[in-house]
Amino acid sequence: MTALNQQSCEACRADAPRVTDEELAELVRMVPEWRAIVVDGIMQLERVFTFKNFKQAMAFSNRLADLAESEGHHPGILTEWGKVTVTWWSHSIKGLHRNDFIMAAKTDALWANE
Ligand SMILES: C[C@H](O)[C@H](O)[C@H]1CNC2=NC(N)=NC(=O)C2=N1
Repeated sequence: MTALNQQSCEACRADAPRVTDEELAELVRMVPEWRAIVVDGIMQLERVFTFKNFKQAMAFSNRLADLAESEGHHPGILTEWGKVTVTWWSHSIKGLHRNDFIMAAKTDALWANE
């Protein structure tokens, strides 16, 4: 199967399916650095990235913003000194779609190319 980070987000409509429990179990194994959390009843993927200072954290956040714009799928980004907390979920379906796992894998690739 093509690596997750090589795949593109498909249009995520409001009626698109959330991942099933079975798919979830398979997909979480493909992005092991991410943890599934539930915020206000919505399942999300979260990973904290660390940096040497605020400027590097901000630069990563901006590169992630460009990636999100190019894919049409947008994360939660909390930029702090030396730290960026990224969360992925699909607003339209109030949960996790395959797109979120693709974007998590692409975020990992972005980080690896820092
Ligand atoms: C109209 C536009 O395509 C939608 O609002 C997109 C934009 N980015 C998005 N990002 C995320 N994470 N979830 C969405 O449902 C979503 N919808």
